[in-house]
Amino acid sequence: MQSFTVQCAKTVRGDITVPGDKSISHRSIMFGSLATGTTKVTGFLRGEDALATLEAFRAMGIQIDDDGSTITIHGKGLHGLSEPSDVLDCGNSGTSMRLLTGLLAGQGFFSVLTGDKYLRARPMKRVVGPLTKMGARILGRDGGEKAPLAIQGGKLTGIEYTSPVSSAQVKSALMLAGLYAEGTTTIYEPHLSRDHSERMLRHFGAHIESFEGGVRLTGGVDLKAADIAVPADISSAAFFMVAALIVPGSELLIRNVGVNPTRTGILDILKAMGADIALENEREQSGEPVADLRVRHSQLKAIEISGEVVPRAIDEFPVICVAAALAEGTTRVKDAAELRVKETDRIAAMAKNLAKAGVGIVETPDGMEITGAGKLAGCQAESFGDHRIAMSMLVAGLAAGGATTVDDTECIATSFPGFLDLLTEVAVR
Ligand SMILES: O=C(O)C1=C[C@@H](OP(=O)(O)O)[C@@H](O)[C@H](O)C1
Ligand SMILES: C=C(OP(=O)(O)O)C(=O)O
Repeated sequence: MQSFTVQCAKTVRGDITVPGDKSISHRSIMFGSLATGTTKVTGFLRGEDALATLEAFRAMGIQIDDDGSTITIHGKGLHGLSEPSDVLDCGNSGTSMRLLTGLLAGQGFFSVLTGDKYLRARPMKRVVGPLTKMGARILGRDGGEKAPLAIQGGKLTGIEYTSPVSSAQVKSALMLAGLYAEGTTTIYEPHLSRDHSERMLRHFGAHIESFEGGVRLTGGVDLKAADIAVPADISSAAFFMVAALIVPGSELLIRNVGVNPTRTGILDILKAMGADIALENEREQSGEPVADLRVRHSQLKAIEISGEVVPRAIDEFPVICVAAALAEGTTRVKDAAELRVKETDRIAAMAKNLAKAGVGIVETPDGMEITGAGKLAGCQAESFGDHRIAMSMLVAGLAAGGATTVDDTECIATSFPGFLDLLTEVAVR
């Protein structure tokens, strides 16, 4: 098992670019494969999660070339996939498994999805349930709650579905099934989750109706290939934003970051905490808003975080915990029970790790209360096999007294290859 140790940084400085957006990278492969014609993707994230999706489509007969800079997908249209001869391995990726479940439910063939031990423990009924209502035939462990999932594709009918959780994976799985369903598919969610599927489907020429509280699409629409420039992932940029905010004298420019409003909860939260973050050079790229982010060290203060901002920052909570640990006062997080069913229970994992760094965290069923400690102690932290926990604790280590070691850091390759080198590069000692 690989571990990594960081020392306190004097300051954090640099002009950096982080890897491509994970959500958009997954979708570029999926929708590019289902479109008619050739889709060229630049800025694709070569992290394990997005590569698991890429390999799954290759296994279903799609030719996908990678020359090291551009990914070229030779799309075969909505009905061009063929039966995979083996189990499709989604690795650690919930997005691959849940979106593929929706897509595979509408195919004329049989398939099986599996993943690593973390993914096989995550809830799948949230997609299996509504897909079954559309006519899908899916079997899984624990009554269809856990992978492996066996999917006998077939005829689907559009439904109206109100999701109890704000989840882009649920919404996108049903939209992918909806492409194959007879009639229209309508999905309502409590708060708007990330809308990359909607934007990319429109980019490929499909008609999707987005309205207050939901989205609707009609089955059978053909998708036309269109090139995609993937912006840098704001969820990856978040680690460097917090690093610059918590280390005195820091200034970082993070270039070409996706700032889709359904993803910018992290900016709203950090700014409410008093962060100095400026958006520069705002522009649009393949239907997605993009900007450069300039971040300067700031004295942060505690806030309350709940409601609609939670799904817009869902993957950033581990690193938000680190910001809160160095803020003045007690930060309260509510409405975030989803954090308990990610790669690990992210509330319990951060509470355990930050306690070792001398920070008081009280867990609640749907969130936590974090009381700023003024300074952090170096510690021996655990990743729990979760990339975002590992990266968050390494960022915390830049502002801690003494060394911080994080064990089991291989998982970082899931979403952020090159993270350790970039962190070492920006930390001035
Ligand atoms: O659709 C997506 O690309 C994602 C949606 C979110 O999951 P949920 O839909 O479970 O909230 C997020 O946590 C995940 O990292 C990526
Ligand atoms: C939750 C995450 O991803 P997924 O659900 O795709 O595994 C994540 O990247 O933080």
